Amino acid sequence: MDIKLLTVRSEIAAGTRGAGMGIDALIVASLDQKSTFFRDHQVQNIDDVNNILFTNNNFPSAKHIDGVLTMLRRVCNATASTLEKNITPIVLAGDHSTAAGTISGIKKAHPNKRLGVIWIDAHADFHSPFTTPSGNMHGMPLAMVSHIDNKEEAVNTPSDETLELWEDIKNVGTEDKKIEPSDVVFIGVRDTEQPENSILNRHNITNITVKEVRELGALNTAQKALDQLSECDMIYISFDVDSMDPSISKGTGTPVANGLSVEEARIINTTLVKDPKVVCWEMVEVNPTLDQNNIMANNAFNILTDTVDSIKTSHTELA
Ligand SMILES: NC(=[NH2+])NCCC[C@H](N)C(=O)O
Ligand SMILES: [Mn+2]
Repeated sequence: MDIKLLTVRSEIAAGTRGAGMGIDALIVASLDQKSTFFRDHQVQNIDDVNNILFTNNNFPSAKHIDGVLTMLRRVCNATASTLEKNITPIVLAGDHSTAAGTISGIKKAHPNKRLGVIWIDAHADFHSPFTTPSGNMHGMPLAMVSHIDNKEEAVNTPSDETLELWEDIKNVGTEDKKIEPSDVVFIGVRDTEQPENSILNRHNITNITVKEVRELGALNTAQKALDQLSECDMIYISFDVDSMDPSISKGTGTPVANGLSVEEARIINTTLVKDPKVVCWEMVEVNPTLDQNNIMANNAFNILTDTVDSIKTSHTELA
C-alpha cells in the first residue's frame, strides 16, 4: 500500500503564531534522528496563504476566513486526487482548520461512502462564527464539515460577508455535509465551551476521556473508538498533538493540562490505523516556536513514523 505525505504549513487559523513551522520542525527532528523518512516517502507540498497575516483581518468572528477557504480548497483537492490514485494521504499540517479540507477531499473522492472521524484532541473544534470565543478558525473544522452553525447559542454576530464565506467553506468538495456529527468519536477532549457541550450532548457524541484511556488501556481505547464507528464505510483520524500532556513539551499553541502520554498517543494511533477502513491520517499543531529543544516535534515524529509503519504493514497484509 502506498502512502503520500501532504504537507500544509497552515498558520492563519491558529491564535498563536508558529504552527506553520511544525512541518519543518518534524523535518529537523527526522534529520537529528538520522531518519530517511522524508526521503523514503513521496512528499507533496500544498502552498499556504500565510502572507495574509501581513494584512488586516476583516472578520473578527472567523479570522482570515477568506484565506482559510483558499487553504481548504487546496487541501481538499490534494486529498481527493491522492485517494483517487489509490494512495493513502498522510497529512502533516499546522493549524487544525485544514482537517475540514482533508475531510472534504475524502468525501469528494468517495461521495457515497459514510465517513466516520476519530478526533484525538484536547479540544472539540465544533465552533462556528456564531459561537467561537476567539475567532480562531482552528476551533471550527468539525462544524464546517457537519454543517452545524449552532445559531441558537450565538455569542457573536458575524457580518454578512463572513457568513457568505462560511457557506462557501461548507460547500468545499461537495455541497452536502460530509459527516454526521454522531459519526465523530473524540479521544482526550477536555477543554470545551458551552456551545460545544450542547452539540456533544445533542448528538450523543462519545468522548473517551484521558481517565478512561488510563482505565481501559490505550489498545482497548482504540478498539472502542473503532467499534463506535462500525456502521461507517471509511474512517479518518485527526491527531492534534495538544491531546498530549503539556508536561511533555510546550510546543503547541493551545496546551491543556491532564493530557495523554506520548506512549498512549503512539499506541492509540498505531492501533487505529490498522483498521482497513482507515483512509487517511492527519497530524497537526506542532509549534516549535513555543518549545525547547524541539521536544514536541521529536515526539510527534516518532508517532508519525510508527503510525506510517503500522498503516503500511497492516494494509499490505490485507491487500
Ligand atoms: N485546534 C485547536 N487547537 N483548537 C483550539 C480551540 C480553542 C477554543 N475552543 C477556540 O475555539 O478558540
Ligand atoms: Mn484541534
